Amino acid sequence: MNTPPLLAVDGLGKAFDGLVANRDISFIIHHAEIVGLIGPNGAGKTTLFNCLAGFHTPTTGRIAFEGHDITGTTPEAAAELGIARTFQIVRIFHSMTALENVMVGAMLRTKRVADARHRAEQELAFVGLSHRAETPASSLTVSEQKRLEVARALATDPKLILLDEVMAGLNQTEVREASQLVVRIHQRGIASIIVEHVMEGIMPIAHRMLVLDYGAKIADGTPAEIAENPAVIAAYLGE
Ligand SMILES: Nc1ncnc2c1ncn2[C@@H]1O[C@H](COP(=O)(O)OP(=O)(O)OP(=O)(O)O)[C@@H](O)[C@H]1O
Repeated sequence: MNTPPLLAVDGLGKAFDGLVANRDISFIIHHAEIVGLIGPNGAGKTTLFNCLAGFHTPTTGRIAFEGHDITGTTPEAAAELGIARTFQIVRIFHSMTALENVMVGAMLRTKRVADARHRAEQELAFVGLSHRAETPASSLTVSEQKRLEVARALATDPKLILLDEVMAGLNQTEVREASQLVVRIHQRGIASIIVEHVMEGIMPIAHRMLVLDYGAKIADGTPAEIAENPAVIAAYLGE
C-alpha cells in the first residue's frame, strides 16, 4: 500500500457569511517539505491556516492528515495529531517566562513537569533563546517573541508546523537567521508551510510555493517557476 502524503487538501472552501475567503483549494504537502504560502493581502492565507489547524471549520472540501480525515477538527486534536502553528500576531503568555511558555507546548506530550522542562530547554536552545529562559516573555524583543512561539510549537512534537509571518518586522540579519531556522526544522524531518510577505526570506529556502489570490490557488510550483508565472505577476502588480 502506498503511504499517504503528510497533508492532502481537496477542494477546500471557507465562507464568512457572504464573503468567500478560500475557494476550491487543493494541494498536497509531503513529509519534511518547506512550502511557502504567499498571495496579496486578504488572499486567504490565514484563513487557510485556521482551517488546517482546526480553528475554522471549512465550508466545503476535505483535509486529510497522514490519510486520516481531519476536516473540521479542533485545534487540540490537530495539535495532538502533529499540526502546530504560530500566529501572525504572537500569542504568548506575557507574564510567564520564556521557558514556561515553551513548557506549555511540551505539556501536550507529557504530564511530568521535569520532562516538559527538559524538552522546553532543548527547544529554547534550538531557536537560540537559552540565555533568555528565565526572562518574562513580555520583555523579549519582537524577533525573540517570534522565535519563542516557534519553540513552543516545536515542543508539541509536530510533523507539520504552520508559520504565520515569522519574518515580518525583522531586520536583514534576523530574516537570514529565521530562514536558517526553517531549514533546521526541515532537517529534523518536520514539514513547514510558511505564510510570508518577506520574499527574500522564503524564496531561497522553499521547495515549493503555493500562491493564493482572491481565495483561490493560482499557482503551485518551485520558487523559480512561480516567479515567472504570469498569473502570479499579475496578482502582485494588481495589488
Ligand atoms: N473571522 C472572519 N470573519 C469574517 N471575515 C474574515 C474572517 N477572517 C478572515 N476574513 C476575511 O477573509 C478574507 C481573507 O482574509 P485572510 O486573513 O485569510 O487573508 P490573508 O491572505 O491572510 O491576508 P494578509 O496577508 O493581509 O494577512 C479577508 O477579506 C478577510 O477580511
